[in-house]
Parts: sequence; structure tokens; C-alpha cells
Amino acid sequence: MVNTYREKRIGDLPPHLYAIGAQSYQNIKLDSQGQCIIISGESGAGKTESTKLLVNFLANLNERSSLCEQIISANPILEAFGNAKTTKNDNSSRFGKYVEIYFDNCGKVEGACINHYLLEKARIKSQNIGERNYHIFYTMLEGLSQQEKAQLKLSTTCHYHYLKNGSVITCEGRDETQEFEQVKSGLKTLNFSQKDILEIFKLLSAILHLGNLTYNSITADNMEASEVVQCEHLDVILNLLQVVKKDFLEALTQKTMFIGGNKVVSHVSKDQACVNRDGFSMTLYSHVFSFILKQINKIISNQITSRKPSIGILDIFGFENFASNSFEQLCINFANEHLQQFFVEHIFKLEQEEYLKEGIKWQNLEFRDNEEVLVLLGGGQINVMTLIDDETKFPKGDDKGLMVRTHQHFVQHKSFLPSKSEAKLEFGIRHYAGLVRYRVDGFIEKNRNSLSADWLNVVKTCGNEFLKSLFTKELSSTAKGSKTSLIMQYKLSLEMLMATLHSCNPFFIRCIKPNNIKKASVFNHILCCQQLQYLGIMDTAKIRRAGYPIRYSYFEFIQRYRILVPGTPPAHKIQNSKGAAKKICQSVLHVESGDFQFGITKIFLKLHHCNILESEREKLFTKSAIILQRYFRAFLRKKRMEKMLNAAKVIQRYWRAYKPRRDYIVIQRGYLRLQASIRSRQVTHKFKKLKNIIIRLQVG
Ligand SMILES: Nc1ncnc2c1ncn2[C@@H]1O[C@H](COP(=O)(O)OP(=O)(O)OP(=O)(O)O)[C@@H](O)[C@H]1O
Repeated sequence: MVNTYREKRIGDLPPHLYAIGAQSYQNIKLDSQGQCIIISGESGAGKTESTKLLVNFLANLNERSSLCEQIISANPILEAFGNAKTTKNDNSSRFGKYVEIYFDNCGKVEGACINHYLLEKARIKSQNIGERNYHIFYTMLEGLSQQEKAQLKLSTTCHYHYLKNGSVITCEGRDETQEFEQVKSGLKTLNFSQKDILEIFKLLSAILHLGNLTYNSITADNMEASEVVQCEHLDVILNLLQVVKKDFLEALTQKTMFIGGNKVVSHVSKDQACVNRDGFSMTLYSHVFSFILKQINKIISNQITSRKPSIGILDIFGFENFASNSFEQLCINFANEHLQQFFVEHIFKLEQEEYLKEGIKWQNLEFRDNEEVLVLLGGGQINVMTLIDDETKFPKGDDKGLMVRTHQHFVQHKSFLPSKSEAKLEFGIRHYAGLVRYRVDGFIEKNRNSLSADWLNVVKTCGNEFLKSLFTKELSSTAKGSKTSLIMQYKLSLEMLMATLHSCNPFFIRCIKPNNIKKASVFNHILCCQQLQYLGIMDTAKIRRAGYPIRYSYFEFIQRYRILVPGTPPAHKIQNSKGAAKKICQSVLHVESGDFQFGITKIFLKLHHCNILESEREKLFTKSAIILQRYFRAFLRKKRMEKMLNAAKVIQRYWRAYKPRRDYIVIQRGYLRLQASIRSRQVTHKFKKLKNIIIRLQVG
């Protein structure tokens, strides 16, 4: 299929992912504008698979270099560390990514870069029923040798609390041992040192042991407090992280605050101590993930310094609506609202604007616009995101306060649904893909996103240099309390992504999920129709049917179809290109106007007219190819005959020289006959005609 689609334009062949890949590749070779392919759809609809296929396609267009191998081998690593089994998808990406592939002037892959967005950290500490933690933990425990496990102080999956609170530890159809081999070989291809690989596994092991730490409730200074239960896990963690025991235990069970410049230390309850422990585990994991991506980028960027035109592929978490939705779902759905608006802008708003700009006859169509909900979430001065941020910064801010404030500001908003009762900490948002109710409890804590001073102290004084290096940024930051909250960091990174997408020529791939039972070849009609509706595909079909899906600048149009009207000069030699385009349409489509329109700089066509033009062009090519073949054969025949004649002449000479005159006359007569017969069969070579055909084919 790569070969079938590699040189084709969109529409030349039936729709295919590779048609989009090929078109974006051709665009980037012709033009310096970046191209982006936005893949969207629900969780489990096929975004990641599509991304992999596209990256492979682009890597296979030219001879596959070791750089391409490196880009491709990043994938199993990312999937192991960033994907997990969920109820919707056995290989669900729990982070968003934007893969950019850079090309040199000859169209060869010159480098790549993977930007990542919002890894779901909460999965480290707990999973919904039927879900698992990140694949890498199970993969590692199955794939490591006994000796390696002993070195890392690891046992089996069912021993770790963090790995089994979704009640499943296996994933159907996944061969963990084989996956582990792929991860290891990927890490090797991407030049990870043996030492770094060992350090990564050490931290993963430490995270698993952290999850097994338990506490006793105690009373200290007449207050509810907690203490860590002494166990083998504690020793293993101290050993793996090389942290100071006293500091570590304090970070787990105490809280240090700076009030008015004074240090105030207080004890925390057993529950809060669990939150402390999980917070550290989650931060550790997300830092390991960022480290891996940084290393991968170091290699695949191939030391590209200047920004080259690239093809970017966006595979971002799909819209989510679970039985219980939290902060993560709000972030994910916020990203999806952005992408939906980008789609709406390109397909509807810009489309209709272009008709207006080009001065063609057009009746504006209605379409579903999600701009309002996007503004509610992240636009203007006050929006849901800024309220979350403000509440987090507020010293006494909490989830209840957040709920009250969102209610105060947005109760009138038609996309906002307040909680049914004050006791219920929730609000609802009417997204383009449906209503989602969010449980607000935990929002503020999740948004805080900063390690306490106690944990930073643990890292600062530890003997594990690798661990320390992961926290360089935090350790060097001196400004306390001015850290950007998670939601603001995320909002900023999304805005940067959107700016990148806006600067590119976009393609959209909408993945439709066929069923909710993770089965092949089962098409749930209602489910598919719902997605077609809310993704705006029905509206898209409407605008495409009423509008003009095919458009060419007059220059492009003439270059492509002038072959159909003999005598039409090349586009650059034509002054009145609109007139020339009209002439082509009249003579091929046999209609003056109507279903196609002539704008100021472009011609706008319906698909059926484009199909006629394309099929006429195809027919002409086939005819020309046959004539060319015929002439080529004739040409070969002539060459052969020339050789025979030459041979005859040689024989003539031979006989003249060596044979008696009488014999010679007999033979000569025979050869003259041969010569004559050869000449009479000879084809007339109309080289001029042949040349013309070749020129026409070249033009095509
Ligand atoms: N083109 C395809 N060919 C075969 N199977 C596919 C294809 N696309 C998706 N699938 C199947 O669907 C599953 C889910 O696809 P994928 O992981 O790409 O979904 P996703 O949209 O990226 O989901 P998420 O948002 O949860 O990451 C795959 O593991 C695979 O089993």
C-alpha cells in the first residue's frame, strides 16, 4: 500500500491513511509550509494505530535510514511507559503526543521530535475496576530475569498494591515478555546507556515498594498523626533511592510550611500520609517518563537546530466520559474542545469565508459550533481554568470553594450545569460530544502539582545521582509559592500546540470506534452514528455536498488539465488564466457554469466534475501509453533490422572477397531479396509524433 499511494494526491485513489500521508509529503516537498495531521476520536477508536501507520509510511518513502529505525523504535517504549489497559481500550495512551518529522530538501527524513502532553499521573496510585497501571510495570516483572529481579528487589505482580487495585493484572492478547524485549531493544537502538536503563528500573521498583508502605495512626503533641510501619519495603526504598531515612520518614508523615518566613512543622493523619506517599510516587514516575522522552528526542532530533518544515502528527487522548470523571477528564476534554474548534474553523468558518473572499455565489450553512464551551473553559478573563488556578493559589482554597465560585460565575451559562445539591461536589459541562459531570473533590490537590519542601529536601540530600538529576529544575528553583499550577501549564502548552497547528496546513483524520466491546469486525450502528454526529462529520458532509470540496488555483488547474485541450500552453505563459480554465471546463465538461464556479483566484469544483476531468486525463494517459508502447516496439524492431542489414552487408563483403564470382551472384541475389523484404516491412518512424507524446506525458 505504501507503494500504491506514495506518489498519489488525495482523491486519486480510494480514501486511505496513506493518501493523507502522501499528500502531506508532496506538499512539504513543494512548499515550505509545515503540514499537520490531526487524528481525533474516542478512546479506543484507533488514533495511536493510525499514528504508527503514518510514521511508518513516512519513514518508508525513502531508503530506511538508521534514524528512521530510531524514530520507529521510540514507539514501543512510549507505549510501555505511557499506555495502559482501560475499560475502553486495552492499549490506551494516557498522554497526548505531537510527533514532528523533519525533511531535508530532497525529501529525506532529517530528524524528528516528540512533544508530550499531560501524562495521567493518578493511574500510578489507583486504577478503576478492570483497568491496570502502566504496561511497563507488568512487562518488566514478566520480562526481567530472576537475577535482575533479585538485584532490583522485585517479586511478582500480585505482590504490589499499585498494580492490582483495578482487580486485573493481565491483559488479553499481550505478550509481556515479548513486549519487554521490544522495549529493551528500543532503548538500545535509541542509545540509552546500560546504566541509565538500570537506574530507570530501580526507580520503577522503588515506586512499587512505595505503594506497599503502610501506616499506623498515632497521637503526637495531642494531635492525630501517623507513623510508617517498619517493613522490608522501607529498607528496599531507602536502598534504591539512597535517601536519608529520617528525612524520608518525615516527608511521609509530616508537613512543613513557611508562615511569615517561619518554618512550621505539623504531623499529618494516616490518610494524608498516604496522599504524601502517592504524590511522591506519581511525581517520580512522571519525571522518569519525561526523562525518557528527553533522551529519545536528543537522539531523533538528529541535532537539528533550525526549525525546518515538518509533518506533525497529533495523537492526543480522545474525549472521555466515565461513570466518574475528575480533573484529568476535564483536561482531556478541554484539549478535545480545542481540536474540535480547530476543525470547525477549518471546515466551516474558513471554508465559508473563502467563498466570500473569492466572490462566488454561496448561501451560508448552519453548523454546530463549540466556541462557547471553549470560552467557558479557557477563554476570556474568567473561565473554569482560571477559577481552578485562583482557588489553588488561595491559601485556604479548597474543592468546595471552587465549586461555589464556578457556580457563582457560570450558573447562567448554557453549557454549564451546576451541582444538584450543595453537598455534592460536582459540576457539569455540555461538551460538543455530550454532557460530562465532573467530581470536583481532589481538583485543588491535583492542580497544585508541586512537591512539598519535605520531599525536595529528601531528593536534595539523597545519594542517587540519577534521581537528583530528574529534579534539577525543582531543586534549582528558589522562588517558593510562585510555581505555575498544573492547569495553567497545561493550558499554556495547549495554546502553544494550537499556535503550531494554526501555522500548518491541516489534514484531519477522524477515527470512529465501531463498538464498545473491544472486538474486531463488530459495527454498532447507533454508536457509529453518534460519533459521526458529534464529530461534525454529518455537517461536514453537508457542507462538502453543497460546497465545492475541490479547488485549484488557476495555475494548478491549467497545469493539470491543459493536456485535455490540445493547444493549451503551459500555465505560466497564459495571461488570462481564468479564461483558459473556463475553456478547459467548457470543452471537457460541456457545460458553461452551474456546478462549478470561478472565483477571483481559484476554480471551485464538485467531486463529480473533478471525477470527469480525472477520468478524461486517465484515458488520455492510457491511450498515450499504448501509442508510446507501439512506437517503442517499432523502434526496437527497426534497431533489430538495422543489425540484420549490417550483417547482410558483412556477409556480402565476405562473399565478394572470397568466393568465385558465379557463386557470389547467386548469393547476392538472395541477399538483395532479403534486404528488400526487410525494407518493405520497416515501419515509418514518426519521431516527431513520438516526441510530442513524450512531452504530453511529461506535462501530465
Ligand atoms: N487500523 C487498525 N487496524 C487494526 N486494529 C486497529 C486499528 N486501529 C485500532 N485498532 C484496534 O483498536 C485498538 C485501539 O486503538 P488505539 O489504541 O489506536 O486507540 P486510540 O484512539 O489511540 O485510543 P486512546 O485514546 O485510548 O489512546 C488497538 O489496540 C487495536 O486493537
